[in-house]
This record gives sequence, structure tokens and C-alpha cells, in this order.
Amino acid sequence: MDINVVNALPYEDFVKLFGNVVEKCPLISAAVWSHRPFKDLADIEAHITEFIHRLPDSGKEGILRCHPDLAGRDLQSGTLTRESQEEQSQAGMTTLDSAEFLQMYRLNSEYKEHFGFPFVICARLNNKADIVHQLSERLKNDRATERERAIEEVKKICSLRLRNIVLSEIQTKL
Ligand SMILES: NC(=O)NC1=NC(=O)NC1=O
Repeated sequence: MDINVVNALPYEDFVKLFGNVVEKCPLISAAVWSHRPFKDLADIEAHITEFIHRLPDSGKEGILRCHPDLAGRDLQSGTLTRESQEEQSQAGMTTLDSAEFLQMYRLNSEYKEHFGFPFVICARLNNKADIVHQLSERLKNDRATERERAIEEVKKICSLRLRNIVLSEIQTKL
């Protein structure tokens, strides 16, 4: 995708295209539009990262709270966003047996009870064994450490979603 095309987008189209690179947080892309013209995709990503970094702890926790649980109620009810549906199914969340499903439910509940925000991990970079291991391990973190750790995962998800958008735009032009 030509960065000049992106730079020429009115903010409505920019937010339509990039609004879900951070799950259910279109505000971030709507805010980042102010920083155009962008040098390239990495520049857009850098501005998104900077916006998140500058948020107070409550803002970072707010971003985490916008993420659906892995193998949670949104997955069960079919109300995940397209991106989350793809990511969660790729990580094996749609093929859990009843014991695995219960384990995820219990670990997610324990994590949420402990931290006050949901466990977030970049599902595309992990399989279900990794996810269970990470959930169990990260439960031991203190809140500040875990908040930053989870935000790092949000940035990985964002980076992969940005690349997917560019790739799918290029494919539509081929
Ligand atoms: N709680 C989560 O980590 N959710 C998710 N991670 C992803 O990569 N996609 C999701 O929906």
C-alpha cells in the first residue's frame, strides 16, 4: 500500500482502515491521524506505540479491558471481531476439548480476579500450550510488571494487524 495514499485519506477512511489494529480502540488510530503525513507503515506503528506509552496506567488497563478473553464468551457466542476470530482460531482456541476449555476459563477468571484486567497475549505467535503456560507464569507477576507485559502483547497484535491490512490492500491491487 502506497503511504501517499494513506496520507491522503480523510480521517473517516483512515479510522475505517486502521481502527481495529488495537482491539476495539479506534480512538488510537483516530488520534494518530493527526500525525500525518507518515513516512511509512513503521511510522504509523511508532505513533500508535507512542500514544499507548503516554497513557496513564488506567488508560493502559482500559486497552487491555477491551480485549476479549481467549476461548471466552465472545468466542462462544460468535461475537468476536474478524481479527480476533482469526487470531484465536489460529491459536487453537476453537478446538479445545472440555478439559482444556475449563482450564482456560479457570485461569482467565483467576487472572482477571487478581489483576482487574484480562489476560492478553498475541495469539498468532502462540499455540494453546504456550498460552496456558504463559497464563500460569504471568499470574505470578506483580501488577505493574504484568500491565507492561500485557501491553507489549497488545503492540505485537497491533503490528501483525497493521501488516495484514497492508498485505490485503496489496493483494486487492494485484
Ligand atoms: N485476550 C487475548 O489475548 N485476546 C486476543 N489475543 C489475540 O491475539 N487476539 C485476541 O482476541
